[in-house]
Amino acid sequence: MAGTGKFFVGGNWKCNGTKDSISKLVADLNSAKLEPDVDVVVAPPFVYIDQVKNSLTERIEISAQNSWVGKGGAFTGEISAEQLKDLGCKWVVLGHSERRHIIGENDEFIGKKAAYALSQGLGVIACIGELLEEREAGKTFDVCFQQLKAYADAVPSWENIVIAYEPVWAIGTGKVATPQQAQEVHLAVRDWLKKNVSDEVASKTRIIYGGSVNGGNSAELAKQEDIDGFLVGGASLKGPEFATIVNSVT
Ligand SMILES: O=C(COP(=O)(O)O)NO
Repeated sequence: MAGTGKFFVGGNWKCNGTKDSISKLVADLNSAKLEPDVDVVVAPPFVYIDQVKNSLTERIEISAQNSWVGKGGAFTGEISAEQLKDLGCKWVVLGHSERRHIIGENDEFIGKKAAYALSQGLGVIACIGELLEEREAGKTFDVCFQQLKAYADAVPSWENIVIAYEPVWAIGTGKVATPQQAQEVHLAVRDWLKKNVSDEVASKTRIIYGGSVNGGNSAELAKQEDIDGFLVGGASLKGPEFATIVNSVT
């Protein structure tokens, strides 16, 4: 299980790729030189996890982009944490804004998903983040803390959790948060963990940023004290640029 590195960079491929394009992306990742102190994870679409698992360097771990809220069974179309473990996944992305605001998952459901995934031995990349209108209304911290509380109310431990702060207004828009904007929320999240969980969890939990990260802006963001890495969307589909981002965090 990744979790030893000081830094963490995930590539969220979302609903993108074909067998051929993913084969090329994996070849690029296999040839990349990656900083040793960065835990690197990629999240293919479910249907390509086996292909990626069987071709990707073991230096990079595999995440799912979602998992069912409980044990598998009569839940048409769902994929269980057990099945993801069976495929060799080490992580699962949960609470992504696209699943909150497009699919309609609520905080409580996401918290339960996180608890179940952890119980099956998966690490959780726990996403939080505010909408533009929530930021403009001065509710960024309220929204992020409410989402954090839903995880905290459900999970037995924070040991295998990475928190991803992804302001919704920065995802896929090219409008990356400024280093100051991101640092302000990351510090608030760390303070929330200190007040509501423990000093140890606050200091050990990696808090990563996502939202229009690319090879040109990652180094500046990574200089911030409480930015411990990234969850990269679009730029993770380009192997060399993803490697640049990984190597920019140390
Ligand atoms: O959703 C994201 C970020 O996507 P982009 O990098 O394309 O903004 N990460 O999970």
